[in-house]
Amino acid sequence: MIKQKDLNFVKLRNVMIVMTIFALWFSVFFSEQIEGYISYALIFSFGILHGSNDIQLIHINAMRSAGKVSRKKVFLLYVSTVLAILLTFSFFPRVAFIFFIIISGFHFGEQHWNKYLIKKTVWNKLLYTLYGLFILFMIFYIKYEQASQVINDISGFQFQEDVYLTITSVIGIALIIQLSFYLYFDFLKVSILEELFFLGIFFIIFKTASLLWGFCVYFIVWHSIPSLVDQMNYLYGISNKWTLLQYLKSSWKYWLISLIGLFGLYFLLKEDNQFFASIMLYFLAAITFPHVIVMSRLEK
Ligand SMILES: CC1=C(/C=C/C(C)=C/C=C/C(C)=C/C=O)C(C)(C)CCC1
Repeated sequence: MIKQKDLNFVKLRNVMIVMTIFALWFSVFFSEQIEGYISYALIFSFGILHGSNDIQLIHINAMRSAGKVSRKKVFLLYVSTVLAILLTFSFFPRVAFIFFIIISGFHFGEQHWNKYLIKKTVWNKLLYTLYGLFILFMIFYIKYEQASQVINDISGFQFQEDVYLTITSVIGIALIIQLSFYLYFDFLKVSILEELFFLGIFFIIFKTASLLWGFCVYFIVWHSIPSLVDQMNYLYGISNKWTLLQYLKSSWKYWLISLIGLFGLYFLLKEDNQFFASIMLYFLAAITFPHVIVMSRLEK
């Protein structure tokens, strides 16, 4: 029998597909500048929002496993982690960048595959990382001109286009090999053809749209929205209009503080960085590390 949870899941998937097709249509008709404004608006709203409840989630998680834990302690721990990451970026930009990309890959992959794997094995982490990295390197390769400038701005790395093509191909082959093993051993709950089809859609959108719009469609539609739904399920046992309201009530203050932090970072770093995107990435990196730890515990 089909469970209600699975039905909701299929519904969300369909909405995500419709949104992606709409975004594809949008990118054909509207200019890069308009795409840019809307992308930033979506990243600042949904994108940041999906990480705004992290302090709350760390607190609840700590209480569930260790009993009473002070909220102030959690807040201080979170803020010091964020500051430590920003400092690592300013002193060791290359090391920080490599970690950021690997952790982002893992995080994107975990969000996507976590519900689709039947067995928990240590190899799942590799699958998550390969999948997320494949998407990121696909963007870096397809949008080489712009992406390589931003990468150079934040890390100092300067690679030729071929390097990105080689890395994307190696990761893609490793991903196909691992997925074939999973298919053979019956570890997958989803159709592999459907998954390849989605990757094909991502390829088309990265190719058709601007760098920011392509990344935004993936980050918002395929990552932030399903992650928000997972978080609501964890916090309130269900995801609907009311729990969304509840979620907004408990996270809006953190969301506002994050936005103020982002603009603070902008005024601090605007002289040293060529692109606003670079500053946004420092900010995303700073909140990503604690976010990945929280979400990884939650997804389990
Ligand atoms: C470096 C770089 C990019 C990478 C972005 C990443 C890696 C974002 C990760 C965000 C996360 C993990 C958010 C948390 O939920 C872009 C914008 C694609 C293109 C320009 C250069």
